[in-house]
Amino acid sequence: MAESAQVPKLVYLVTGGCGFLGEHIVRMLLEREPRLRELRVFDLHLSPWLEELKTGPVQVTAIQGDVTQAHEVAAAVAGSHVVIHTAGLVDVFGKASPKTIHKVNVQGTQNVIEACIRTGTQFLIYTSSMEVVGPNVKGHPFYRGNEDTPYEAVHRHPYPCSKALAEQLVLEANGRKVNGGQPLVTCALRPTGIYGEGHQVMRDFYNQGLRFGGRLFRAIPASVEHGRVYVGNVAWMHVLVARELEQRAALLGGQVYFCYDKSPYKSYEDFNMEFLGPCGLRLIGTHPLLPYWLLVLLATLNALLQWLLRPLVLYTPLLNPYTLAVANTTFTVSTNKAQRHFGYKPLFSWEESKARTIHWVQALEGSAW
Ligand SMILES: NC(=O)C1=CN([C@@H]2O[C@H](COP(=O)(O)OP(=O)(O)OC[C@H]3O[C@@H](n4cnc5c(N)ncnc54)[C@H](O)[C@@H]3O)[C@@H](O)[C@H]2O)C=CC1
Ligand SMILES: C[C@@H](CO)CCC[C@@H](C)[C@H]1CC[C@H]2[C@@H]3[C@H](O)CC4=CC(=O)CC[C@]4(C)[C@H]3CC[C@]12C
Repeated sequence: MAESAQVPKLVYLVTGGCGFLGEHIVRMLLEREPRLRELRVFDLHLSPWLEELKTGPVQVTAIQGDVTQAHEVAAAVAGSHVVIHTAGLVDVFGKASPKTIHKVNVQGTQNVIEACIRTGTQFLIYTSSMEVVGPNVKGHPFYRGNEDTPYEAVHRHPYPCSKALAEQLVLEANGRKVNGGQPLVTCALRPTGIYGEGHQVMRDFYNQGLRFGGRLFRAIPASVEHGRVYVGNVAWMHVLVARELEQRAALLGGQVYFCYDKSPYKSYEDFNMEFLGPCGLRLIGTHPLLPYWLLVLLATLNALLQWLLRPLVLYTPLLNPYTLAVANTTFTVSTNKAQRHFGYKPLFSWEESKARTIHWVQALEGSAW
């Protein structure tokens, strides 16, 4: 993508562009990528807000499609300069079968890679996840680690397994010749727990608190730190690395980068209270109100109930054996690799990220405030 400030001429494709992160990437590209001529938004479920984006100078093309269908992916990719692949099944609650998670997250990613190769698209950014690293099945903590920190990344759950396989496919594809003879340049971004406007899990916590009279009950020790990153900063990192990928292909190609900002290290519940507290909710207990063995029992009962009820209704509570294990294992990153490699600095401070998220929660229906 030779630099050309004169005429916007680049075509970007964002898969999963109507999702929580995808929407922020789409809006960030329209605001901060001056070289854009066309922005293609590919998603299984197109959102109504896309229509409002079609009135600007950049051509916004909404494409309803399925990443598991290779021909649909190829048609969307053809003619694009950059693909940001963020579509995926983000499911740790048992909503989809392991087979479906694999089909979307792994086969879908393979389809995106092959489409780039066949149609001659040279630049591919993959939204990976911290879960590619951990927490692992042994519950080993990952404390302020970076991209080079040794860690036994062993998984059993379908979601982290699928993300790890997909990331591997993307990184291994770096350097393959695309149609036209140029090399494919790929990289993977690994967000820690993303928060911000549109985060469904935050909405679920909020609604759970409303159901209990404005109270949430501590289940995780405050000492367990969980890395979190604001969605706007994750979107910004995607935009920035996409811009730098051509100029710095030798350095960035085949690399992974944790997504990070200045969000504080806290337990998952305490961090959520940074936003839910100002909206009228209270976290009851300075220590977990129930012993861990009882939480494990309740999580297991939830899993059993989910299995029993599946023929009748999809029962997907926040608490299950996997979410309990992840929430109870410290996983935080401390790195500046993205800054060193492509000049990334968070676009939003912690204060701004917090204010924007609080504002969004307050606007949710039935605010406790
Ligand atoms: N939410 C989080 O905390 C984190 C998310 N990620 C990754 O970020 C990416 C986006 O995640 P979120 O925005 O949270 O999820 P999301 O569920 O809000 O967005 C995913 C989007 O992909 C679309 N999609 C799903 N299956 C598809 C298919 N077969 N074909 C086309 N589109 C399909 C969905 O319709 C949705 O719009 C995912 O790859 C996820 O693994 C990584 C780290 C943390
Ligand atoms: C004991 C429960 C009741 O309080 C707490 C339940 C919290 C969980 C729902 C979350 C704790 C950690 C979250 C995950 C983490 O942020 C890493 C993730 C990365 C991704 O790529 C997707 C989302 C997630 C798996 C995220 C999901 C929700 C938690 C398990």
